[in-house]
Amino acid sequence: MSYSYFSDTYDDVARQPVRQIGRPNYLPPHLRHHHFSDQTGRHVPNDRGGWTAGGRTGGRGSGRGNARNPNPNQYYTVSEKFNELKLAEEETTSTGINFDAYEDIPVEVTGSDVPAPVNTFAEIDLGDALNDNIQNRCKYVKPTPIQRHAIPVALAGRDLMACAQTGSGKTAAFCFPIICGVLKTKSPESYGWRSPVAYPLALVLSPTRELCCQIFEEAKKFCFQTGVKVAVAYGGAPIYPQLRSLERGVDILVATPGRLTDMIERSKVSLAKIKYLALDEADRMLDMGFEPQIRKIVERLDMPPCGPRQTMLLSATFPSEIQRMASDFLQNYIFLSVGRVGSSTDLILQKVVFVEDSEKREYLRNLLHDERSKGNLGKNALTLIFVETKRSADSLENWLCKTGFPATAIHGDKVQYERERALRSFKNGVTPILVATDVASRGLDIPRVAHVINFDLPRDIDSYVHRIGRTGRAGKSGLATAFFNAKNSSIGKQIYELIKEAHQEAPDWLNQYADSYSSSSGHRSGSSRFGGRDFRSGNDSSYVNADYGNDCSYGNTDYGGNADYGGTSYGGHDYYAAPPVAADFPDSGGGYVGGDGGGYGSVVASGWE
Ligand SMILES: Nc1ncnc2c1ncn2[C@@H]1O[C@H](COP(=O)(O)OP(=O)(O)OP(=O)(O)O)[C@@H](O)[C@H]1O
Repeated sequence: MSYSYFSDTYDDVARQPVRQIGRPNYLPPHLRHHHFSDQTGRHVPNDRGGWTAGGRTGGRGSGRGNARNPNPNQYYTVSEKFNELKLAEEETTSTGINFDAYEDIPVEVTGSDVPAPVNTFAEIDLGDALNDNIQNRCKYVKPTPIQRHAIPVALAGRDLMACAQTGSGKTAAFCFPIICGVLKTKSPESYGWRSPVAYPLALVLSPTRELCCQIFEEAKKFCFQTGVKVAVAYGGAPIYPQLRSLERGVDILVATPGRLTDMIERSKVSLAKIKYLALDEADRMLDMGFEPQIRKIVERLDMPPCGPRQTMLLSATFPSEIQRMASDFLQNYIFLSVGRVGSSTDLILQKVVFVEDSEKREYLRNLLHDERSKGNLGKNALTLIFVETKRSADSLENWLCKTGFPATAIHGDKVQYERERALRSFKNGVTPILVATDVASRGLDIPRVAHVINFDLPRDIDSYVHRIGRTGRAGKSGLATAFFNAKNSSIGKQIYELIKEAHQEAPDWLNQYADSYSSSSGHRSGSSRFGGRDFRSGNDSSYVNADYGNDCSYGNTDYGGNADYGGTSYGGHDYYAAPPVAADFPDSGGGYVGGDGGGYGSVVASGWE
């Protein structure tokens, strides 16, 4: 049975007979005896994208326009603009992709002796079993742009650093060559071996547990009946079942760094036979918080060095500082950048509205009501709301449920089973709203996410790109709404330029905001055209050049509070507790990480053509 919150009340939804493993449909404790009435007569967004509530029109900065906030909400309303989009109403299918647009996607390839791209899977020698899975299990008709370029590079045994749009099929781009390689490497005698120490041939590392599980599921699908064994190792879940599965033999191990290190230290896994190493979300894996763990795994344990080992690093964003660091793990590699944001985010309609912190909930309620009453996101659509802190995720979840919007939350303070339950409940539509910290910002491929709301904007543009990339995946359209106010000035310009690059309408006030911020803070305000560029720049670029991104900085992020990362769980403030560091426009110069004009030159690509 399928249903959506656009037609169901909370009670209706809670009564739906959805099967869940382990527990019946989740209802937060405080709501178990609560009856929700249909909320009618709510505030609705007005024509200016502001709102009318209880005799107030707009609020500070909401539609009035002033020096600090020049007519901020003259921009279109969600429904107006969203109706223009052809939305994915049904479950994502792999065939509904506009492949004709491929030829226009700018691609930069640098490095020596670059293997030629392919146009079809048939052109590549992937083997019968894998080809069969691609066609019949995955229903992939043609390779996506990143797959067209990356698969031949990887099959030629070359190291690879690849930057391609969110939702564009990077997982398959590194999995297919690994599976082929494993099939060629694996000795027939090793089939059916049981061993107390696992010797995988390939290692895929991912920054979050949820992404790790997702890659594992995808890889299993690709490996069906190929004889290639895939296993998973991630923290927060009991280790013994994972160890038992490793004992049965593993060719491809998909892992988070912490759990993997634990297993290596228990002498349950050896990396001595690794021939293929893939880092998904590589920029995240190599940024300041996680780099030491990765270096330990790759450089200081028993993993073979570059050369005997083939390494692939992939992400939608690749700051040049991170590229520089990543090059330590690579040898004579090929850099691939597929898709410039300038043309690629067309499928994600980006909207920015000016909302003060104190008005965000009211604005959100109006937005959700508007969408529910108009049904303009389509049937069974899911909404993902990003907030800054774990505390505000819980707080907003509770408030949404009380307000009549079935929601759940995911963040790093939840134990793993709660995280998985929240994700499941979101995916199957029991709670079609998920409130999340950045733990859900990267990699997660959830069909039917039609709307990503940045209730709290992140502090760096890369996070913004990954967050909005949870919608508009695999050729489908999506909507991204950002709640912007003075505290977000540091990324105003970058968001403005990102929207412009996508040939969409960006509100003028956003640019003015950003300009004022730059001049008051000394923030670098040069061009922030995004695209892919090898940091080794000037090399023999074989294809179309895209532009440099810049001005990216890193803020604190909740990537899950994984014990996997030694309990790393960042975050700043809860809007409903204490306000963030004063960064009042236009006097601000502080309060933002990296708001000093430093930060990384960013290479960003997002969305699909
Ligand atoms: N050749 C293909 N044809 C059709 N669909 C595809 C193809 N390759 C991948 N997909 C689908 O596209 C979706 C997105 O793929 P994937 O999750 O690998 O994206 P990604 O590039 O890793 O995104 P992100 O940057 O957000 O991690 C998945 O649902 C996947 O099944």
